[in-house]
Amino acid sequence: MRFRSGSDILITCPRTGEKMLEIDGVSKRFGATVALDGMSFTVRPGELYGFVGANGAGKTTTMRIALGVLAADAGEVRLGGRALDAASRRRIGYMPEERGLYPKMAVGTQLRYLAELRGRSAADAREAADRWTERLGLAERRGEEVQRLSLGNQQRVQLAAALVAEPDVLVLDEPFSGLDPMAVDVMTEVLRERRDAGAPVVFSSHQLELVERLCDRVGIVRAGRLVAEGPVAELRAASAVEVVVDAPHAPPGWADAVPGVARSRDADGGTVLTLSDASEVTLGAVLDAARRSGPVHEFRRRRPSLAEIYRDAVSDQHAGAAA
Ligand SMILES: Nc1ncnc2c1ncn2[C@@H]1O[C@H](COP(=O)(O)OP(=O)(O)OP(=O)(O)O)[C@@H](O)[C@H]1O
Repeated sequence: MRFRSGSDILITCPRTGEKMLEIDGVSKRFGATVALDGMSFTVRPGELYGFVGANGAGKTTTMRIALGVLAADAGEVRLGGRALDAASRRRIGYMPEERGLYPKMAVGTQLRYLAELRGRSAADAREAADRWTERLGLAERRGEEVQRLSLGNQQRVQLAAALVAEPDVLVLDEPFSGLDPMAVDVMTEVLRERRDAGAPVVFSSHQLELVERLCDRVGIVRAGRLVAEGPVAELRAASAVEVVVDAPHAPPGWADAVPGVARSRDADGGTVLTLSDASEVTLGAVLDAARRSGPVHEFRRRRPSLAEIYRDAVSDQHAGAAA
């Protein structure tokens, strides 16, 4: 496999996977709670990977283990084919969910300090802190204590903190939560830029429309393991075809007896039918049934959105499903 880097040089990704971030069979318990149960996925160089799942599904635990903040009970995290160690972990830019900044330290001082802590020279640290604060709209705030900033601006500082040491990999825990639309745009732009420069970028989010728009691939987590994964377009293509029908006079359950209709629910200003057989015969039979009830204002074939695929994947019927 070959991957394109930002400088237009093609980097070969051998089996060992240069700069590839691999989470391989990671398990973790907290007492009786199984937080991770064989979590496995790979984020390739130049890929934006969306990590989604319900509250408590195991996203933060996975990221903490990748960063060495927590130890796994089993499994391994590798970067570029090698088990992560203290040195390679310093090459990961991490944005923790709990936002670990020093509240009383000034923004500029803090960013320089964090960059130096990760091995940058004083001059490099100053240059990077100035550049990222400028880029993230924080130049006026360099001298202010972090605790005096709004939450959204603290979050921008947290992103700057993940970036100042020019990391090879970005691991961001809910970077978009609580951001205003302008800040979402800046965050989006920066993540795309790092991806285009060849970095593996993984972030967790509950904002599924944003994940659908932004990510090259998505992993859906349920109870500590991956239950679905792939490019959103492929996940959608693999899902059952749906038909949205707006037939205002149709009685409840009007399509239930049509062969090829698996499920029906009210949504989108009409009835959404999930088809087990999306042939022209089924579509024709559905349209005929709708017409028999009166006027048909809309009849549209569609694939489910990521949000719908997600709901399906994390619902109880998939309990225990393997990735
Ligand atoms: N330090 C801890 N001690 C005990 N249990 C924990 C600890 N950290 C996480 N857990 C448990 O592990 C499970 C996974 O939690 P985790 O924070 O990884 O989920 P998450 O997917 O990040 O959730 P959210 O979307 O709410 O941030 C949960 O059941 C949680 O209660």
